Amino acid sequence: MSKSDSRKKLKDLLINLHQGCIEFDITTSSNSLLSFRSYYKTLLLHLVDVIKSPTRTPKLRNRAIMILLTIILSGITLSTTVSYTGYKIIQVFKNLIVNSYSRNGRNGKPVLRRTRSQMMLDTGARVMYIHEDNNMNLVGSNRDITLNSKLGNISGMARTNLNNIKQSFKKIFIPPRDEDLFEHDKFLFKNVEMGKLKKSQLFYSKFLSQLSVLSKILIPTIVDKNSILLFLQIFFLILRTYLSLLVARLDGRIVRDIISGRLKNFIVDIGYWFLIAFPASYTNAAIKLLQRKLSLNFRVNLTRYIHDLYLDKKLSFYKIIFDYNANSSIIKNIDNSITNDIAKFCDASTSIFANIAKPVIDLIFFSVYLRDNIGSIGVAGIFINYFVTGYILRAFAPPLGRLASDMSASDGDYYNYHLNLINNCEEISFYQGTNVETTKVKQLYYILMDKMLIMDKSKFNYNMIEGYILKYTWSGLGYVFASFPIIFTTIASGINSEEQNMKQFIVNKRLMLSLADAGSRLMHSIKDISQLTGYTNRIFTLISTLHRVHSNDFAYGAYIVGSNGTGSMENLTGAQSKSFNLKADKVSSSINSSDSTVIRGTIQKNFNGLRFENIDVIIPSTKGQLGSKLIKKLTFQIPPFIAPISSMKINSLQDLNTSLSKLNISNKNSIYDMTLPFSYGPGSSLLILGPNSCGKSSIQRIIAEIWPIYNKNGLMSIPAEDELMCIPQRPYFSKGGTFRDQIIYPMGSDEFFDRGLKDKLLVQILADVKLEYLLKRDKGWSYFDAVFDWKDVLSGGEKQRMNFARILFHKPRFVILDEATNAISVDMEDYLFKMLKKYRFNFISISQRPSLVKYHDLLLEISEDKEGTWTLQTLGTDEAISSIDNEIEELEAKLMKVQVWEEERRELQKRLEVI
Ligand SMILES: Nc1ncnc2c1ncn2[C@@H]1O[C@H](COP(=O)(O)OP(=O)(O)OP(=O)(O)O)[C@@H](O)[C@H]1O
Repeated sequence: MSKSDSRKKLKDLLINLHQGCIEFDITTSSNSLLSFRSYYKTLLLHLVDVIKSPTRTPKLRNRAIMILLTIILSGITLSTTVSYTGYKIIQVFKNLIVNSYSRNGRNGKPVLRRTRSQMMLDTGARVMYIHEDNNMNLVGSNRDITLNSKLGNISGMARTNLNNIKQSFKKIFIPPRDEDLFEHDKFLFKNVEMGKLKKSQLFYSKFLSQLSVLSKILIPTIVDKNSILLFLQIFFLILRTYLSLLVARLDGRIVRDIISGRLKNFIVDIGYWFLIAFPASYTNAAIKLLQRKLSLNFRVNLTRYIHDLYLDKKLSFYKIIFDYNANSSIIKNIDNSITNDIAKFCDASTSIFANIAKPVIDLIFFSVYLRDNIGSIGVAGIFINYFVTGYILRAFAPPLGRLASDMSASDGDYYNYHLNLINNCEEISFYQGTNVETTKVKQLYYILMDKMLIMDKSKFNYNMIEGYILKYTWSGLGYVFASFPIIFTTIASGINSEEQNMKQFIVNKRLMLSLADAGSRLMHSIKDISQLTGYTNRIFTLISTLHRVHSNDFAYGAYIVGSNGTGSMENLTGAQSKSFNLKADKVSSSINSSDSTVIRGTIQKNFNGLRFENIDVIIPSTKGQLGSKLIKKLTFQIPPFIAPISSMKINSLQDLNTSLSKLNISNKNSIYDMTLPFSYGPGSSLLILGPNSCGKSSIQRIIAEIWPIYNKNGLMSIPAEDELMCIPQRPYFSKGGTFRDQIIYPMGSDEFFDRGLKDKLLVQILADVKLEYLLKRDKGWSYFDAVFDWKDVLSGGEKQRMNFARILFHKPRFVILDEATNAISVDMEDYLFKMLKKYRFNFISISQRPSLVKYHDLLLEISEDKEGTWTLQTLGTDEAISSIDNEIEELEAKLMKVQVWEEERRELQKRLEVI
């Protein structure tokens, strides 16, 4: 066959196909084919014309509708794919350019540039910049740091680089906290927890009530982007079902074309098949993407909500240990709950939506379509079959919710123990505690494995029954139902049209199978719902506990308070206290009704000093005010005489100049002159002495407001927040932070640079606390940017001197030091305390070493009798001198006995020699 012959044949085939299929003439007046451009335009116009025209046959109109829909859907698919690919290509080029700029340093290493990673807006909202390029991995790291606030310091070229870098950062807007919303939600959670919404026993479901409260966090408003995603998902689910319907019909037609040997129809139908594959595959991918995106959005919403409750000034992350739920696995492993449980809950809730919504949509569509083919009785039969199956499967469904919750708890225990091992590796190594730790880790691991196995075993029977019914029984019944209409029609009419029967059977069979698939997915989701119940309960308990702890009325887990408000309480018997956690739900009403009466002390803030008045130091417990009283009616004050003027604190050059000019002192030299006093005033000091566990650190806990004041007449007056600094007994070093971050803690590096502070200041502070040698270890000042596990790198004494560096950096007017120098040599201790005095800090030292008396003006001694009594004296007064005299006398008396003891020792040694 010549080339022109085959071309002519192809042309004829195309003309006939269009003519036969939709009566569309693709030739021009000169008998040549339409150009590619005008083909589409004329085809679309012709299709619209055919659809609109009432004179055409319904078959032709249906065909036109199908072709038009397929063209539109393919168009959408193609354009989205093209634009997405284009966007990705642009992104790749952009990243290449940025990387080439940012890697122009020596040896191709990224140039270090100090920048700002976040800022706070006036509204309380926060804008964060997260690096999008994985290679540079800047997220949350201060090492290679972020956008500079001081653009002025950077040369032209560097600025261009910075702008380029800026472009590769993703800007994230975090809305401000909504306190009213929290207040409102607090009651919602409380009501569900106490079952107040339980109006009718029949229709009440704990799971649904919990889910409905949580859904307000997941989708706050109807116009939220998550609800748009949800609607989009529903749209694509409907589209997928519609496309499946088209595919089923096409399938039947193709089989008929093959059997009856209609080549032309076969080619047309195969053409449709390939065309329809575009939107069908796009729809499937879109549903998956939307589901994932929705899950991530839910996770963001939940995590932000929990962070706002957990990490704020109310210190819920500390106080939560006192809540009566604190022993439940959810709170005990709160890190696991916040990270893993939330992710599992979000995945489970979005997949359950897709798993339920899709089969439901399928069921509706297919049954409407099938009703025409197999009649109402057939469809009713199918649904009766579903209900019976659902009932049987529910009866055999294992308690997956509880099992999933148990497994998650064991997972958390195992993970946490490993974390504990890493955090205390040095201590464990010293003790040679590997054996104990290995046993414990193995034990936790086997518990976890056991829980996983129980879960899988419990699914075994269920999976077997499920497989038998859903896979085999249903498809068998499907054949029966699909064949009914054909058999009956053939018997009734006596005509056996094989082609038509084949087409109808194929369509019915495919739809029946899809229906069976939809139904089985619906049945499978019984299992998923059961698992989701477990995760929902865990997340709900976590948030409602956080609400309770975050509340102003938080009673530190106090159990029962007398109705007269005096705080009397029936003693808990052993059995009662053991079952306390189990009964937590039941007793919550009595606690909540009297929350406000448990903690009745008063705190006065912004006081120009620090004052305790009649404060009982009580360990927070379920017994509330009747808990162990460590110190009774504690009263003291520093400075002893409080001036009415407001405090003055120096934070910057401007502050210092203003302060100095007020005092007529000129400061021409420098802000970094550390010899100048930070605070103006006498600089008073108090030493708290006492035996172990008498409650010394607890005084600091009350000052830091992490322990409550229970007694009604207790009054604490404290300075403004930024004028007070508490140094804990165990020094803390932030994880993954630079050396600079450790000195300036609790200030962040962003704020440090925002305020225009320089590393030069830190060098001077390090010199002041005699730690400047650390800088010489690495490459000088670059040590400020070094990231180590500082808790392990620094020695005990260095850690304590870092605490003094923090004090010098923040310059608070009042400092509370808890055993802050017990790892420091005596001469260094002397130096540091003299430094505190020189800079006129007001400080309270908690210690067991009477030798510190010489650095303090006041002495608070807690008695050894465990009765909680104390004495307060001014050092330097006759009383104090006589008390020191008494101590000297006691020591001299002991020295007198030395001769006797030495004699005894000699005697013992002699005896040993004889043996
Ligand atoms: N969270 C807590 N829950 C229960 N009891 C606590 C808690 N914190 C402290 N205690 C108890 O309170 C008592 C006083 O503790 P505190 O830390 O105030 O002692 P301290 O006087 O500072 O002792 P030391 O000199 O040994 O540090 C101790 O018996 C301790 O066990």
